[in-house]
Parts: sequence; structure tokens; C-alpha cells
Amino acid sequence: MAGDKEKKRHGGDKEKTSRKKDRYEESLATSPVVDSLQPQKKRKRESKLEQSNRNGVEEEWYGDKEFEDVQSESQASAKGGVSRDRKGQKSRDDGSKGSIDTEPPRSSSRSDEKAPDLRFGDRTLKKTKKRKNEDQSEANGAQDPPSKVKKRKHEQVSTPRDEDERHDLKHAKLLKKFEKSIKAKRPVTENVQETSAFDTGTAIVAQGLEPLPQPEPVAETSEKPTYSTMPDWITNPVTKSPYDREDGQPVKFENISLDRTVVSKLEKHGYSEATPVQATVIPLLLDEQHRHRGDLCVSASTGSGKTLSYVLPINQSLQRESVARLRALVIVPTRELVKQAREAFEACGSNLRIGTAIGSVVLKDEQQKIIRWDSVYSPEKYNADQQRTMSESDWAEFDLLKYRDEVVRAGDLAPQYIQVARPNIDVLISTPGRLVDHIRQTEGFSLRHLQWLVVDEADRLLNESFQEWVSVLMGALDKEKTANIGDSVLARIGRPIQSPYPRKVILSATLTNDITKLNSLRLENPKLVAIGSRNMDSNEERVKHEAEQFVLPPSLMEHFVPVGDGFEKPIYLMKLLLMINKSKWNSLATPAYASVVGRKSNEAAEDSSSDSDSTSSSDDTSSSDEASDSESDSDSESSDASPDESESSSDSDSETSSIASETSPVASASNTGVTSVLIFTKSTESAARLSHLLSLMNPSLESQIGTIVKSNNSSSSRKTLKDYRAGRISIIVATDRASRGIDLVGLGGVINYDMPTSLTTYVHRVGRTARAGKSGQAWTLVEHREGLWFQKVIVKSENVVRSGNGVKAVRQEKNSKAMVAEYTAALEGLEKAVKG
Ligand SMILES: Nc1ncnc2c1ncn2[C@@H]1O[C@H](COP(=O)(O)OP(=O)(O)OP(=O)(O)O)[C@@H](O)[C@H]1O
Repeated sequence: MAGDKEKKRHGGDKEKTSRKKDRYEESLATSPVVDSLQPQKKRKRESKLEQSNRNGVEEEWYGDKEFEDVQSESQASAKGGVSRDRKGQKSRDDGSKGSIDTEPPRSSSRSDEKAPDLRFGDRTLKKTKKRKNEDQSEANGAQDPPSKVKKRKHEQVSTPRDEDERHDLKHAKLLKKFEKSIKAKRPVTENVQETSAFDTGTAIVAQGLEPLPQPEPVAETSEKPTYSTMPDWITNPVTKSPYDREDGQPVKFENISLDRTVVSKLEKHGYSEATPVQATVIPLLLDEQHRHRGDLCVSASTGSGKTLSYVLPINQSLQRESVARLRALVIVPTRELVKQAREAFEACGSNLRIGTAIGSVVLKDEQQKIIRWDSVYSPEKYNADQQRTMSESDWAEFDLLKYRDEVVRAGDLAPQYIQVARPNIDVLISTPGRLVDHIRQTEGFSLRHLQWLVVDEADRLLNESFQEWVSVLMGALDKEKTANIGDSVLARIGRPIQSPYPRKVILSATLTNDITKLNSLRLENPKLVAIGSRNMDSNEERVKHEAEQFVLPPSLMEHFVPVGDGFEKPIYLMKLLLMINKSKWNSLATPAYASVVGRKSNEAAEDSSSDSDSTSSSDDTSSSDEASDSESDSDSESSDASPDESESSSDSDSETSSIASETSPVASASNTGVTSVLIFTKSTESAARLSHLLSLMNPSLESQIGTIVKSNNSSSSRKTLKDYRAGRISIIVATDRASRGIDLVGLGGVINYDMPTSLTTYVHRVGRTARAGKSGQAWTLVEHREGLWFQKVIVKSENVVRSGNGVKAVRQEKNSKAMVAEYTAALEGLEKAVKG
């Protein structure tokens, strides 16, 4: 009886709890707020629900707050809660063993397998569903196995069956709804839950992480600008072909406004016709009729005669006056070019007083040469000087030597006369750094009377700071301009007067079109003369070729020599030297190189027989294929593939292919009589090492080799140039110091032993040959890793205007064992020499 009562009470509690739970589930399933805004709370509720199901014990249900409170309370203290849980757990475990069968049959779990995996928070719902299914099974008691029915009968004693059925039916509907809504959200929640579980083990429902709707991607326009961003004077240059002279006839100097005396002087030097750049520029600077009233920028290939194109107009426009005034300033980057420009003035019989300023000379010595001290009658200044007392700052700057010089000069002065320092030259040719020294430190150095300002190799000078020469020079010119205005009589009577800036002539074979740099020279009404550049008549052309254009001399032949990985580059160089001039250096060939020069020696014969494969292709005409033809294969090779590699992938042993005999460029080089070469290396150290190494590899070459490098002692470079001009040496190893402007008359070939670092450098290096219309050849040794760059930047560049020859490949025989042995011995010798 008491048991029945207990059962009844228990059954009533259960029923009450079950109803509460149903209500809660209903609200949970249908509430979008719970669904979307309170995922954490929802999860807690669900896990609570799950836990209660797992325990098999009907817990009292609370509101959210209450639930949390109770949970924390129970966690903090309630041991009973724990024991109740444990008890509940035990009872479920037992149930699974079959002793108390409160669980639905395992088949329901199989149906769960088929059901979508809701995981984490969703799993709670599955469990809840299971629970409901159990209830449902109970409701359909007839279908249950008898044992279970029996068991349930025992449970149903205290639960009104029809009421349970009603609830179960209701729950089933709600759960179905809820499950639907969960399914709809699954793709997002699943992903996020996976990540969350990985990170923290806690289920997090993604909110607001759905990708935002994106606008349709805007199709990329392939439109190109239809207008040039360059100023009109750059895009509309005066162009003239370097090949076609006016009416096909050469332009005579006498026809371009030059004085007869100058013309005859030039003729004496062998210059009877003007080069295209001279024929264009001289009238623009000199001729009253064609003269351009403004500044001139000149872009013309190396060796085209740019120097005379400014020297002749300056020389003719500045007549020698009784008193020298600095009226022309020529700025060039190196002392060698200072010397060359001076020689050009002398060549045209100039009687102007020419001064030079280069860094290697002591400043004071230079000052004495370019500055003179005049005695000027000036009683006011004389008296002021007499009464002047030395201030503190005067003492701080006091220079005893300067004072001594002043006293010596003053000894000759008549009373009321003072000394005034003035430039004693008409033309100054200077390097930029030394010019800055004179502007800052040389007393009496004045640009007041300057009429011409020439900047040769302008791109180099504008690219490098050289003691901020541009701003110092422009500042000095500004100062003189203001001083002129202040002094002028017109200014004193209130009439504005513009003192003109000097006329500027800016030249280079690789003239920049960087307008900011050019503007730093404050060009006035500039005009560009671009000799040999592509004609840019149409706007389209102008836009297309907005970048600088460098024109290579039309008489230049370019080659490249593949040298594999570069480890044996000196051997390739030695072979090249021997090959390009059979008459000059071949007699000096060591036995190791006998096969190269066509001499037979036992050793060489031995070598060549062992290399018979390599020589078998000696008349392979493809050896002079244009590099440009080979590009198609380059992509299939590694990105560092050299032009040689890309040329013929089947001929992978390119090093073994031999030089073509009569038809090879090398053979033709010997026919054109290349008797002297300039070899470029990347640094002073490399140049010194290479020249030494060549001498060690072949001692008879030693007397033929000189160097031009940057060093504190300029005498070695001077000696090299002197020896070259005297015909004592024929091989010059140099750094890029020699790449700009140097005019080595009769130089037949240039070898880029080390790859130039830019197209500009390449243009200037190879431009040391093929000058003034003479033929010349250039060879570039190309390592595997440099191949692609060489091809892209040098061979295929759109910025280069070539006469159409292209760059041709020169293949060499495989380096023989004897060559390698000789080279190894030379290397050892070099090492000993370096170590001392
Ligand atoms: N009219 C001419 N006829 C024959 N030779 C000339 C003439 N003008 C100049 N030359 C010679 O041409 C060579 C190259 O001249 P120049 O040095 O002026 O060239 P460049 O254009 O300044 O070259 P780079 O850009 O390399 O400095 C010099 O040897 C010079 O003597």
C-alpha cells in the first residue's frame, strides 16, 4: 500500500516534470530568438536535457536563471546531486545490460545512424528524440516484445497511459519541426562546431559568419591609356636617322654655320663630315635661322660624336675676350671624360681659356689655375678693409696660409687698390664633386657670366648625388641671377630685369625621360633631339614607347658566349681572345690552346681526339643563330636557363658543340681585324684578379694587358690609356668606370666578362667600340643562371633600337683537360700571390 502510494507520488512527479519539459522543448523548438540569439543558453539547456535523459532520472526543470543557479549550487556543494547523478548513471548502465529495460531497442540507434549526424548541441536533440521514441514505443505497447511490455506495465502503474500518449504525440510533432530547422542550418553550424570542438572542446554555434553577399566581380578592362603622360617636348622629339644623311649625302661642316677656320681645323683632324647628331644639334644651337631659343636635350648613340656637337657651338659663340670670364661650364662624370672634352676643344682649334677641375688634383693648385687676382681701384672698400677689426668669428676661421698669400699679393698693390678674385678661364670642364668644392670654397669662383651649361652623361649625373651637385649649382646660379639684378642700373631705377640663366645642353646615349630629374636642372623651353629613335609620329606610338629608347651603334655586332655554370669562365675568355684575332694573339697561345688557334700539338691532338664528339659538329651553322630565335624553348627550361640552353634543348651538351669555322662570328671577327679588346668585370677586385690570372695562364700575354679601375691612384689608369694609345697594350681589363664616354680610338671589341647590371650599362659598355661609324664587336659571357635575364633585358628589350643584326650565339669547344689543368695551376698561383 505504502509502495503503491510511493509509486503514485513518484508517477505524479514524473508526469509533472515531463509536462514542464515538454513545454520547455516546445518553446525551444519554436523560438527563433533562442535559436539564433542565445546559442550558449540553448546549448546549456540541451545538455541539461541530455544529461537528465542519460541519467534516467527526471530532474526538476527550471527557468534558465534558476537552472544555472541550481547547477552552480550543486557543483559547489551538493554531494547528493553527484550521488544522484552517479546513481542515475548506474541505473542506465544496468538498463543497457537488460536488467531494467528502460531504453528503446537498439534498432532505434540504427535509425539514428541513418539520421543526419547533428553532433554536439544537436546530439542532445537526438537523445531527446530517442527518449521520445521510447515513449512512443511505450505508447505502441502492442508492438513491443512481451518482456518489455511486462516491464512497462510495472511503470505504467502510476502513469495514466492516454495522457502520456497525447504528450508523446505532441512532442513528436514539435521535435520534427525543431529537427527541420536544425537541418536547414546545418552547413554553417557543422563547420564552426568542428573548429570549435578542435580548439576548446566546447560547441559554439556560428552566428553572423555566413559570407556576406558580394557584388559581381568587375571585369578587368584591357583598355590602355590613349594619351601620353609625358610632356609634349619629350614625346615630340626631333628625330633623325643615324643612317640616312640628308638627301643621302653627307653633311659638310661648312654647311652648318661653322666658321671656315674651325672647319679647316676639323679637316686637319680628319673630320670632314658632320655626324647626324652634329648635323642636327649644331644648327639648333648656333644657326641664327634655325636656332632653338631654349634648352636642348640630346639622346644619340654612343660614339655618335655628341662631344663635338656642343663643343663646336660653344667654341664659335664665345669669342676670346681680353679678360677671361667663366662663360661655359661642362660637367662630366669622370676625370677621363674631362680630359677628352678638353681634347675636343683643342681639336677644333679653340683659343678659349679652358680650365679643368677634377678631384684627383689638390684643390689649392686647381684654384691657382682657374682664379686670378685683379687689382681694382676701390677707395671705399680699401678704407673699409683698413678699418676692419677682427671679430671672434673671423679669428675662428682664420687661415694663416691664406693670410700669408694675401699679404704677398698686397705687397704689389698701389694705395686705394684692392684685390679681387675672378675666374681666369672662359670654359671650365669639371666633375660634379669638384665643381661643388669650387662653388663652396674657391674665392672669386663666380657663375655670373655663365652662358652655357653642358651636362654630358646626364642620366648618370642625375642618378647619383655627387655631393648634391644639382642643388648646389642651381643655388649658385640663383644667387648670381639675383646679384645681377641688384647690381644692374635698370634695377636701381626700378625697372625689372631678367638675368638669363645659361643655355643648357643635356646629353647622353641613354638619356633619362624622368621628368622630375630633368626638371631639377630647371630647363627652359626644352627641346629633345633623339637621333635614331623610333619615329613617334602617331599618338599610339608615343604612348607605346613612352619609356626611354637606347639606340645601339648600327655598325656594332653583338654576340653571346655560353659558359655553363661559369666555373671555367677564364678558359672561355682565353679561347675567345685567341679566336677573335688570329694574327695578334694566336702566336702567343700555349700548347693547351693549340687546337683553338688551329695549331697541332701532341697534347692538343690527344685532347681533341678524346673530345671527338664535341668537335664533330664544327660546321654546325646554328652556332650563329640569333638568340632571339630560341626563346620558344626557354619556358620549358628552368627559369635560369641561359639563351644557349633555350636555343636548343636537344643540344643539351651545348658546351661540346664547336665553333663554326669560316662562317662563325668569331671567324669574321678575326677578318675584321679586332686587334684590341676592352674586358669588363664587375669590380675593381675582379679586374685585378682577372688580369693577373690571364697573365698566369699565358705569361706571354702579360705585356699586353692593362687595367682601368677606380683607385686612389689614378696613375695606373692613366698609364693604361697612354700605353693603349701608343699601341703598347691591346687588352684592357676594366670596371664600369671605363664604360661611360671613354673613347679608345680603334678599339675593335668589347667583352662583357661579367654580366652588366642593367641595360643602360650594357649600352655604354658595348658602345666603347663601333664608334664614329667604324665596325666593332661585342661578346657577352653568359652563365646558365644569367641566360634568361640576358635574353629578356638585353636581347629582347623593347627599349633598344638595333640595326637588325640581333645578338648571335658563339659556341666554343669543350674545355680540354690541358686547358683545365693550366687554369687550375694558374688559380693556385693566384692564390699564392694573393696570400703573399
Ligand atoms: N664628324 C666626325 N667625323 C669623324 N669622327 C668624328 C666626328 N665627330 C666625332 N668623331 C669621333 O667620334 C668618336 C666618338 O665621339 P664622341 O666621343 O663625341 O662620341 P659620344 O657620342 O660622345 O659617345 P659616348 O656617348 O660614348 O660618350 C671620337 O673618336 C671622335 O673623335
